[in-house]
Parts: sequence; C-alpha cells; structure tokens
Amino acid sequence: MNMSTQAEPSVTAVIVAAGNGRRMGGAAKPFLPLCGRPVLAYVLDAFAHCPLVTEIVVVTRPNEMAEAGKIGRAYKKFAGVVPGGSTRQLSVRAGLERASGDYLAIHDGARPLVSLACIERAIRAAFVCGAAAAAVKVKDTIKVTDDWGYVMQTPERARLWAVQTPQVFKKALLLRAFAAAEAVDADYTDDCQLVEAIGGRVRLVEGDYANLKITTPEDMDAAAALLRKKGTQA
Ligand SMILES: Nc1ccn([C@@H]2O[C@H](COP(=O)(O)OP(=O)(O)OP(=O)(O)O)[C@@H](O)[C@H]2O)c(=O)n1
Ligand SMILES: C[C@](O)(CO)[C@H](O)COP(=O)(O)O
Repeated sequence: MNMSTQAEPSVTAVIVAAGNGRRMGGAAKPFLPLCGRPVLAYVLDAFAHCPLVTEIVVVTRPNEMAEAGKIGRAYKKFAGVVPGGSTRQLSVRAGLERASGDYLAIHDGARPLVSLACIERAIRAAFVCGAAAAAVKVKDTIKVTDDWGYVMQTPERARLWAVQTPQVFKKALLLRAFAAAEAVDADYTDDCQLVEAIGGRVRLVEGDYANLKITTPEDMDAAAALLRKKGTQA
C-alpha cells in the first residue's frame, strides 16, 4: 500500500492595510491602538498561528511601511511590506506580486477579530473549490432602492450574506481574474467579484459576526468590547 501523503499547497496571507481611513476621520486604522496593541498586530497574530499559512505579506501606504515592518517582524512567517495603491483592488494586486504561495488568503488589516477557525475554514474550502470567502447571514431585511430612495426590491433574506475576509483563491485563478478586470478597467470592493466576473464559482463559508471591519469610530469601541469578552472566555 502506498502510504505517501501529499504536501499541502503553500498559502500567502496578504494583509491589505493601505487604506486612507476616510470614514474614521483620516486615521490609519491598522495602526490605531486597540486594548494596548495596534490593530494590525491582532491580524498578524491570527495568521501567524494558522498552520495552513506559509508566509504573510503586508500592504501599507508608503509612509507606513517602516511602522508595519516593525510590528510585522515580531511574527513568524512575516515576509515583508509592500506599498499599496489608491484602491483596495490595487493594494491586493501589489500584495499578489510579492506572494510566493500557491494560494492567496486576502484579509483586511482592519479586521482584527478574525479567528483561527474562520481562517482555516476559508483556506480549506479554497483548496477544494479554488475560491472561497468567509461570510455571515444578513440579519436585517435588505431593500434595493431607486436613485430617489424608493424601494424597488426586497431580496429574499435567506439568500443574503455579508461577505467578510479572509477571501482565499488559487493564485493562477486570481491572476486570470485580475488580467480580465484590468482589461476593462473594473475596480471592485471585494476580491470575490474579480473571480465572479470571469464566471468563476466562489464558495462562501461560515464567517463570524465578531469579525467586524473597523470602519467608523464606534467600531473601535465594539472591537474593544469583543476583545475583552474573548479574553474573559479564554
Ligand atoms: N487603497 C486601499 C484601500 C483600502 N485598503 C484596505 O482595505 C481594507 C478595507 O478597506 P476600508 O475599511 O474601506 O478601509 P479604508 O479604505 O481605509 O477606509 P475608507 O473607505 O473609510 O477610507 C482596509 O484594511 C484598508 O486598509 C487598502 O489596502 N488599500
Ligand atoms: C472586502 C470587504 O471587507 C468585504 O466586506 C469589503 O468589501 C471592503 O470594502 P470597503 O469598501 O473597502 O470597506
């Protein structure tokens, strides 16, 4: 009997942290202190502890690369910092250029509460399907309006998900998706849309309501409360 086991594919975590934090009043969110540590440190900690992750690349604004490097060097698998672009998609592109993995796990530097289990679920699903993302079921009823605010549609809630990160892709698939998007100047707010646009299927896996994206000032209070709760449960 052949007992040989196949090696797992390599996975680069690309942490995009090059945003301008406009909705946070211009603050650099990944560097804001959260319960005594920068937001980015929680993200790096989570990915460094995931056995499926081979290396971690961080993308920041050029003037924050040194600070990110200082934080990053404390974590195993840290492979360096690259300068991002003017949109999230361009920042992901910059990270992709540096990534050596067979798969890319793209994560927002502004989502410090991501759990190890969530990272693993998304990566394992991508190993099977090629493309996978963490998501949670929408709790509210969602309305679609016209330009004047009048309701046009109420989609069936049971089919609605709020997508989060990590979003994980086979590198070859993501490269093809980027080439197609760049050919028509498309710019998307999440990475799944790149793959959807070329007809690729993306599998959603269970995310976590606590995996919030720090976007506006009140999110810092919510993240701190969730972290304290996590601490008391550990
Ligand atoms: N040009 C950009 C824009 C966004 N991001 C990153 O993408 C994630 C999600 O973006 P968002 O929360 O919208 O961050 P900002 O762009 O900073 O926020 P805002 O839209 O309020 O300016 C963040 O980790 C952010 O740093 C990035 O790397 N490069
Ligand atoms: C990728 C993302 O975090 C999924 O929820 C989100 O789309 C980022 O978008 P933003 O407009 O940059 O907040």
